[in-house]
Amino acid sequence: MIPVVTPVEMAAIDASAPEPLDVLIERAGRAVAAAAIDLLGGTYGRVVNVVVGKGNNGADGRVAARRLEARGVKVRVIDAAMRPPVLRRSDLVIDAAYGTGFRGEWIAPEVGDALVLAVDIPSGVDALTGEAGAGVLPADRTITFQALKPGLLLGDGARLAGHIDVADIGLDVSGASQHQVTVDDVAEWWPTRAIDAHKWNGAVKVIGGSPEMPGAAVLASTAAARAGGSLVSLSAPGVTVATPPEIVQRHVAADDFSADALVDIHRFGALVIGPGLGRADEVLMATRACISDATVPVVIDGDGLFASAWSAEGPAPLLRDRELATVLTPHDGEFGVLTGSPPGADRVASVRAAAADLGCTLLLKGQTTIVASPPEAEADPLGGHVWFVTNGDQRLATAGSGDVLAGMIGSALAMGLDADKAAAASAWLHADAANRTPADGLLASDIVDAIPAAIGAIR
Ligand SMILES: NC(=O)C1=CN([C@@H]2O[C@H](COP(=O)(O)OP(=O)(O)OC[C@H]3O[C@@H](n4cnc5c(N)ncnc54)[C@H](OP(=O)(O)O)[C@@H]3O)[C@@H](O)[C@H]2O)[C@H](O)CC1
Ligand SMILES: [K+]
Repeated sequence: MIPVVTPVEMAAIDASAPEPLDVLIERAGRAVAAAAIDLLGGTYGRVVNVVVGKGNNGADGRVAARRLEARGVKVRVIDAAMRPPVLRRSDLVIDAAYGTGFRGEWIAPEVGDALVLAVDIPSGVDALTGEAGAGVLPADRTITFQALKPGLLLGDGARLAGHIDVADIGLDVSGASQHQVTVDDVAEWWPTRAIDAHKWNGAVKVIGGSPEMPGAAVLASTAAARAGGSLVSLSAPGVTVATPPEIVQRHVAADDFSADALVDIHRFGALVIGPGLGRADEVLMATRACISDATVPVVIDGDGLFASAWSAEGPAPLLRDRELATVLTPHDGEFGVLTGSPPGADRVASVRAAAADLGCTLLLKGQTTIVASPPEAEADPLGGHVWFVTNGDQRLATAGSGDVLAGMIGSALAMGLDADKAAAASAWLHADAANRTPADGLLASDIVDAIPAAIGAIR
């Protein structure tokens, strides 16, 4: 896992570091110079423009400039405040105009075909939210210090940062409460079935589908099975859907189905509820009863999220009352249904606040998926852990993809993974499975088919 810290957190970490600031800046500048030489493939005859601002980001750039010059590189240092609209030709531009202290507007100069190395973050990107104006220079590489910043993983920032390296400048970020998920994390977390396991170890119950939307239930249940669910039982209210023979179907009525659907719920490791259920009043009512009565960890997706919020008091009373883990998997629109407003510019803060308010693990889908667990102590209202999952691309935005993810999380929960890791590891594997499919013409069922290969690759 790679720590992610906000600009405010980083300022506090800096302030409590034993080294004076100029030592940290010297280390940062040395790392920038090394990355520059790496990008240039040498020093002899190379020309580098370094754009420096008046803050510490600029100071990092000045150290790098000095070091590159000492190595024989021809270096031009350009004050950001007095930049010309177009820079003279160079092999590389080091963008050290502004870092975490940026506010407002920034129009970068034109740099021709030079490579661009951003110091800490591309200047003009908000290090907290990833928001950026149109004038930001896209980087080929960004070298950031000690920890990622949320703005490198979110929104425009993720697109503008290029390849990201994290340089160790000796700061202690062990207290970070946010991390980017890596393949090693998923390999460590994802459960392996015990040699003496039987089919009820890790069984998943799915309540989803409807006469109008049978496919969502098929995707969620087959994904649960492919992800490791030892036995998957599907109840699709009012309909029998066409599933592979390995999925056990337990027929339930189209309304008032909670008691029948949950009759043997204690035998399952987790419940996935919502995909394709529809929004008829009687379905919403029965869905709410299932959520409240399920004595196992629950993943709530799609129409299940709508059902959770379908009350004058909102979703909090129903969800907070649950004793076992609950994972909610909204996209932005469903997040708005759950909380009353879509995620704000600071998506992490929005997800954290909702997780705390609802007492649930919340997975907000997006270009970068954010998972936040509810705080453990009431005294620390935003204290839950946050995971960033960044390995997905536009392939995940295909119909039914969310149903697949919900099934996978159900499987991970049923195999005993903690809710936040179940959600984060499933999101990572879901993206990795999608990355194994063709870039065009992808069906959500292709993602299901690729799940075993994605899991095989982490073994
Ligand atoms: N622990 C670490 O990660 C370390 C990081 N380091 C580097 O330090 C920067 C952060 O430095 P800081 O001085 O806090 O901030 P910046 O350099 O990003 O910018 C602040 C100055 O820039 C001015 N500013 C901001 N926005 C604009 C703008 N749109 N136009 C003009 N000027 C702007 C700002 O002026 P104000 O008037 O707003 O105050 C500041 O003067 C971090 O990113 C790392 O690169 C160090 O290496 C130490 C360790
Ligand atoms: K910068």
